[in-house]
Amino acid sequence: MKTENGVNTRGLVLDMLLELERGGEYGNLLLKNVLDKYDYLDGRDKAFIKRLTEGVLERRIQLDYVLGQFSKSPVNKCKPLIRCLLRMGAYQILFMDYIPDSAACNEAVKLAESRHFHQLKGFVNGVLRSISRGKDTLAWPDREREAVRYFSVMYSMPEWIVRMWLTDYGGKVTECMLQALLEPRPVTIRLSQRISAQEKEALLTALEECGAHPVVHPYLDYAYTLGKTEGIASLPGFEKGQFAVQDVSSMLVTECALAGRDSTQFLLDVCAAPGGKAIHAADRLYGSGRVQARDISGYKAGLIQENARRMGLENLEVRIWDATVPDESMKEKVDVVLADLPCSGLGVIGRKPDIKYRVTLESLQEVAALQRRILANAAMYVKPGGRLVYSTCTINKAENEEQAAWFASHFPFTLQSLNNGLPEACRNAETEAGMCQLLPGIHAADGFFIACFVRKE
Ligand SMILES: C[S@@+](CC[C@H](N)C(=O)[O-])C[C@H]1O[C@@H](n2cnc3c(N)ncnc32)[C@H](O)[C@@H]1O
Repeated sequence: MKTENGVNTRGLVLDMLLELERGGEYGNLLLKNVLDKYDYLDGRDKAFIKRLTEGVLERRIQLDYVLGQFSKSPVNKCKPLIRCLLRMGAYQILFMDYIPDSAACNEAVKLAESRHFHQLKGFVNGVLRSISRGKDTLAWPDREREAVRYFSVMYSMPEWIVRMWLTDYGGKVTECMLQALLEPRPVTIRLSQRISAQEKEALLTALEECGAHPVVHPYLDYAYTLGKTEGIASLPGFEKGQFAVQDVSSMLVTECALAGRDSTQFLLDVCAAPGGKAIHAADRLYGSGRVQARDISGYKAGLIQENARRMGLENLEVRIWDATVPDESMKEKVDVVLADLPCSGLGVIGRKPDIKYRVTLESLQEVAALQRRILANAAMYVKPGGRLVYSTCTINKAENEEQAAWFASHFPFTLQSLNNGLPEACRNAETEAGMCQLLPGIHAADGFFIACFVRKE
């Protein structure tokens, strides 16, 4: 069905899903580009495009399981276009109650035809109509007899990730995380700590008036969740640099990096783009300390620059530098090194669902090796008595607790309690010992890991 402007919304979703099948850009970026390009569409059409694209990505394993019950050919053996059309149709039938099943089927058939798959029209129609007829009596894996498969299908998570989490966290916590990763993630903003109390009040009133409904976050009094996820850049205060979009887990990393120190004159972030934590640190250190934000990517370094300029932070400088290359000029020069390193990203699957299909056990091992190379250099930059904070946005012991243990046993550092930098709700014996694993569904934040080390004198 076309919109008033002659745009076929399902056609746009199909093209994005095909692009993702080819392994191009991440879904969230692809979607953002398409929504920006078609910004003139009606709000309802844009919401449909977003939900259908995200929904198919979030539920792909479950959709394929259902399709497998009604199609003679396995979904992964179908032509990519047919596979994507079937997943889109099945998602609408199973999860979008306001779309009549007949519309989901008919539109899939029309798209198959218009994309030159006339001979498969009958197949698409047959499979989708059977799902529509059988959706209330679907057979699911048995929870008791095959727990891994059950969790994998019901929460659309690859079996190897489910198995790893069941081993590390047990059934109850794993199910909580799996559930939370399918729920809509709120947008959180961090108010600049340089705005006055009056400006803060005026900003919150203006955000409320334009429907963004800011609600203070339970963990930090300068963090607010918004009841709006689109058009953040056009909200009052954004252009003036009064706030930045950032998840609270990421804010906690900077809190831990700076907590309990009398002074921090120089903070170095070795993998800083797009700048969330480095910019937060510069905001905190404004007038007393400076930040150098490095990244390997010139394009991403530009993003840090752009964000820092918007926030008016002259105490932050940006450098393009490969963190695997040692920089002798930085040796023992830094009060606090932030090592927020590339990782598998399993803690932010709720925001970037395609991560779960891209990450493999092999890629975990590769990224863990890269983290060690970067940590070995980062260690060298810390002054005696200075601090190194290691963080990742993942939930995987090999990249988290095991890396922290490896670092403490190979370099002259000791783990230091994180409790000064964390809200009470996140403190436990592990955080007292210097490590914190935030888990979606358990904590009100994305999945994140933080470890804090002090360099021996
Ligand atoms: C997890 S992100 C950092 C997020 C950032 N700290 C923030 O708070 O916005 C990891 C970053 O590391 C960068 N990166 C990857 N390999 C790198 C390397 N060898 N040297 C420096 N930066 C690297 C990536 O470009 C990416 O921007």
